[in-house]
Amino acid sequence: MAQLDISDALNKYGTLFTENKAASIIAIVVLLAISYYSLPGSTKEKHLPVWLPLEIGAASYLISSGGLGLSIYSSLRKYGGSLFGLTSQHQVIHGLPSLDKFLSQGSHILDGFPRDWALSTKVFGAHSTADVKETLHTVLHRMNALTERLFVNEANATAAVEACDIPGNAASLVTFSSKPENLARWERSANVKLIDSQTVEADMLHLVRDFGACMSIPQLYGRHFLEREQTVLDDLWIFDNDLFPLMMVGIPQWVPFKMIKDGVAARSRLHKSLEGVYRRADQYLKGEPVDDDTDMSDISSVIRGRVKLYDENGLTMDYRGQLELGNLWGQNANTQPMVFWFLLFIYSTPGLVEQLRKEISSHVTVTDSKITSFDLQGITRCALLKGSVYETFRMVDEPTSIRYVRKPITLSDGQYTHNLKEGTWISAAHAIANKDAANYPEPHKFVPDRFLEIDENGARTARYGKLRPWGGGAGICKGRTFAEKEIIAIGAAVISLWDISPVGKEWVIPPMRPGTGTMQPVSDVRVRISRREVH
Ligand code: HEM
Repeated sequence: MAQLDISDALNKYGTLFTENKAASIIAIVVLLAISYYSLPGSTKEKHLPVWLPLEIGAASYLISSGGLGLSIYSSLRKYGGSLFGLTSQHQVIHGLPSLDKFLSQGSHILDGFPRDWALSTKVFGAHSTADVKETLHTVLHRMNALTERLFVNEANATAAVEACDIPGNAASLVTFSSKPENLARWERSANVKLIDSQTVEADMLHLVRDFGACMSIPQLYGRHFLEREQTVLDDLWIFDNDLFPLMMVGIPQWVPFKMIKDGVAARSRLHKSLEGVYRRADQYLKGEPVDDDTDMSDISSVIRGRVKLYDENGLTMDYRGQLELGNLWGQNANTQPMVFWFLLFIYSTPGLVEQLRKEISSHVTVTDSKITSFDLQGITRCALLKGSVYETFRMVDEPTSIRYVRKPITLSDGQYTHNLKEGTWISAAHAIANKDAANYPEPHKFVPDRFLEIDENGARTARYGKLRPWGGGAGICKGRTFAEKEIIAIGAAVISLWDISPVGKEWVIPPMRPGTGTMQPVSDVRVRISRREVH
């Protein structure tokens, strides 16, 4: 099986992220500074400490790099075994054999709400008041249950992906339009250039992530939303790329950096757009005239359910818009960059596109450059395609399960027994294991069949094994079935219809930098796209 080696891409991102001593020293200094600022007492307010993401990053770096840096760090840490942290205030968990069981504790012991409230106010920009906090605490569990019912339940998630009409829309991935007003919505930010009647050049990340977002967003808010809110996609990515990481590490939003100013403005526009959805949904569900006669008949069960919950708790429209940003972001921020990486790995791994086209051929029919039949169930059973998605997760996903320890808990960890105190934090950094050569030989290579196994009937099948892209326990991702199917369906539709090649002689996988859950390319990838010749 052909493989793609991306160690260059990982290493090129500055010497800071290569295995060098300077980076280890910086990581240790960061951790020591954090341990100084996190002396007992400072986290008693149950608010997510601003240094926590930095500690996860620095600890993950040292654990992954090994060597002297890890030895020094290990000798300084508070506990041993699978727990990493210089104080008892926060432990980064890596390599705990019973992690799934540990994370499955109820929220009265391991609670995600303090993290969610911190994200809602500090990052998503909801005004912080005790009343709203109480309301969110009351309704969040039921709001997540609504999302889970639509996007994790197998039948509902399949129906939602089918409703995206990915095969139909993929025929217009690029439209060959010379007039900007005729471009598809997802082409508008992709800097498309018509080379000739057969070929278009485009920025792949921009094209693909907006394509994915245009498929999934209507499944939450209905078709009207993207039609009337023309800046939503750009604003979402400005918020995600620029503002989110800064707010996450506690940079105040009044700091006069352009990036922060623009990010806060984008976030405010998103709040207004989402507030508008709730206002119109409320009018529609109460049988009142809807603003601008907007057709709201296709808003999802998630929004319908949320309107009811918010009504019961008397939450104002502006708050509904502010709190909704987490939902819009959660649906798209990981999924759409993942679609980009998936397609990039597929097209750049020698011979893989051909193998995948063959694998899905009995489930997809292409006639006159259009998909005329698309058996989603069959496609999602294609082992190599699915395994390539899992391998993409392994390469670029950075999931972490962050929980507040609400009650003291004893944790068995091989020869160790740890007593975690109430009022402290734990973070299961699932991504560290993904680049560990003990789990995955040659971890910087994209190996499409890495997750393939032979099942009891002798058939090839893709299994997650140790991979945990969706986190774990009660707080596990509530959109996972939909996300996986959406990525697979976009991959299958695009490779069925399009040839994609790099501008320049060969594929170059761009250097990666940490994102808000999925690694981000440091630069976009310029590609040539032409219709696939089907014989
Ligand atoms: C490739 C795409 C995605 C990835 C990698 C991903 C990953 C994650 C991870 C790691 C968590 C935290 C889990 C934990 O704390 O243990 C999470 C939570 C969550 N995700 Fe996703 N996610 C994706 C797509 C989606 C989509 C499409 C939706 C909604 C439609 C969604 C909705 C949520 C929600 C609501 C939570 C919070 C769950 C809770 O606190 O109970 N996610 N996701």
